[in-house]
Amino acid sequence: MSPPSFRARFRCSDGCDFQAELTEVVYRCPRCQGLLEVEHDLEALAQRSAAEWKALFDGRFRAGPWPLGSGVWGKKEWVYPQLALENVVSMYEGGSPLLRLDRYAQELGLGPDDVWLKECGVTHTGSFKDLGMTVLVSAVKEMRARGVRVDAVACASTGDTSAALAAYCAAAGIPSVVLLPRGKISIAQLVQPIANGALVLELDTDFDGCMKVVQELASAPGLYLANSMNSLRIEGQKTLAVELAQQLGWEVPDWVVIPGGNLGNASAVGRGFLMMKQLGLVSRLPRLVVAQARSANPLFRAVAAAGGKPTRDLEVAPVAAQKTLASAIQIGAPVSARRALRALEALDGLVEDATEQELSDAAARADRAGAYADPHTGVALAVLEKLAARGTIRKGERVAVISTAHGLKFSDFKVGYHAGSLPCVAPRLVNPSVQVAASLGAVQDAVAKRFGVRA
Ligand SMILES: Cc1ncc(COP(=O)(O)O)c(C=O)c1O
Ligand SMILES: N[C@@H](CCOP(=O)(O)O)C(=O)O
Repeated sequence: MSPPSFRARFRCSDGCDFQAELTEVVYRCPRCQGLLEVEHDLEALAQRSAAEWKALFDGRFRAGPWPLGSGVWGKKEWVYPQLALENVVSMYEGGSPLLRLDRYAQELGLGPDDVWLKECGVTHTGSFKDLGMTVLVSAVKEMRARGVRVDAVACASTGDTSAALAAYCAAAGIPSVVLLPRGKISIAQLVQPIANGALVLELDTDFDGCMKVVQELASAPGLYLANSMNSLRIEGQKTLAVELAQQLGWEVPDWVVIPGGNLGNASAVGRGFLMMKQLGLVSRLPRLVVAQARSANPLFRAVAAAGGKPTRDLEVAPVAAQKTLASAIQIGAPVSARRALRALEALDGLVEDATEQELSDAAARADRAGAYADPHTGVALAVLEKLAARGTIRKGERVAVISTAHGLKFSDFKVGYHAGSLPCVAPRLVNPSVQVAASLGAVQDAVAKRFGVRA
């Protein structure tokens, strides 16, 4: 018997029967304007048993021949099966650490095995966006190889999507254009696409304003849209869920807590768990929690107004997103709200928000237990702390918190916290450095003052 051939295509995710090839330049259903999703041939995929899929994925994980050692491309059959291997643009993404935060869990009254931090920021450009961007830029390379016109790839960004787009395009030799809200992203994020040779455009607006312009820009031929409203991105980010289960020995956590902005990632994680369940790799689903910054919380507001239960038919009214330390999720009109609501409904989800004070202290608390949390991960941690304090998340339940970016991209946040200079934050866990004279005695005094022992 010949091996099963796997294929995927675009399909309207809002229920009409529109379909398209993955090499077509299309982002929305032309009939109903709903976003598309990548539809896999599950019947063909099911011809391999769950045990065979697990063995294949485990065999490739961080070890397979290039590019199959990548956390994304090791699962190629579930991502973009028919893509030619020579068109894969990989930076060995995925395979990010899963930390067990024992001391942090204890502080929350949870058990030592209960809180795990999936460090998606420990990757080439420092955020989870690499997982999706490798797929999108590889798809563009394939399109160009087949003669489809793509002159450049463009995105609107709060700093992480732009960094990933610029790096992957630079690796592939494809021009990139990034639209950034001027003055609203960290210096580290701003310099990333500059260094990688993208055309960096700083617009005098917020992310939602940039998103509007880039959609108009990409409606003309030649410029391909790289934001997560393009469902190719979701296919790569979906592997986060598969990798998480894989790292837990193909077990599913009880809860997954994830920061939400444009809401592509929550949708992707939901998709990953559902696909694993459909193909029998796991026997149950985790509960999904989307965590938003209170300053930019349109999903939280919509769900709270509906009594707290997210359902797919809820309308998420856009808000004017206010300034937040979690600058990458300062988003008021999330493009993937409908997709995220579908994932939340399927995974018995919850939506919570966190203030600037809460997100800052939660990040600092996790840091004291060995993490180095960026402010967005701080939002997810703060929400975990609330749910644990309320008894919604209980001791003995395993929680995976998705850390979405590297803390080093947000040094101003860390410095400001420990200097006590962050707006609207009275830090509870400051640890300022101590300036001492360059003498043994002065150093011994400082050690004795802190630890009560004299060296
Ligand atoms: C660091 C970071 N965390 C979380 C998010 C939220 O992801 P999403 O927009 O997919 O909801 C983003 C981007 O929005 C981000 O850059
Ligand atoms: N945080 C994101 C904003 C949205 O990006 P998306 O393309 O993932 O929807 C960023 O870094 O730009």
